[in-house]
Amino acid sequence: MFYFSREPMDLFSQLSDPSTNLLPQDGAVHYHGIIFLSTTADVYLERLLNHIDWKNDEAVIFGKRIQTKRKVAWYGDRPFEYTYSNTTKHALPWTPELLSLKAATEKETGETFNSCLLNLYHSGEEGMAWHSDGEKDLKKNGAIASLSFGAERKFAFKHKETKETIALILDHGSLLVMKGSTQTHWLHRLPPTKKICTPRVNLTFRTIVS
Ligand SMILES: O=C(O)CCC(=O)C(=O)O
Ligand SMILES: [Fe+2]
Repeated sequence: MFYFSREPMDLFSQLSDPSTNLLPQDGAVHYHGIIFLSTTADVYLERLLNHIDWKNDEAVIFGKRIQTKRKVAWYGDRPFEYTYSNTTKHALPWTPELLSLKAATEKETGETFNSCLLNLYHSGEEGMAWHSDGEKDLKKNGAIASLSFGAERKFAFKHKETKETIALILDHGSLLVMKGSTQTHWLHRLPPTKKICTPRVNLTFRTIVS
């Protein structure tokens, strides 16, 4: 027997409903919520912390090259080149953990991906400034699927013209999908916070065209 609930959804379940677009216009962001059991997510966090080839990221600020505390890694189907801040890196071959995370993400989203950028934030003091993922090698309007493990962090979007902002919390073991024209019209960031002192690992599965 089936029971169809007619209760109005509360704010939380609405936020975790993957069919809800969190953006009011000019793009689509869907929060699928937690897609891994917390014990499974704990295992992935531990494996990612210890088995990914983490490197310090570099940025050019006022013409000066600096190393960020945040660490990054870049994996893919082929040794795709990835260029930012005048540094070119080549994607490493998938690890078993990354392949199983990619499969789970593809199943949940119905999309396919050929590369993954990983970020390691050691504590809340590390974040990522406003930007959009508009690199020229990325498939135009392709979906970007973001998995989060570890500390729960706030994530925010800001419309480039209207300056409207939307924020949500990314849970341990959760999936967020950005698609359509999101990167053209919206910036996103991971704000730093002094309240969090445990690490977070983020994976963004992407499609590179070359
Ligand atoms: O850490 C996050 O949740 C976002 C990372 C991000 O925006 C990126 O890698 O482009
Ligand atoms: Fe991004």
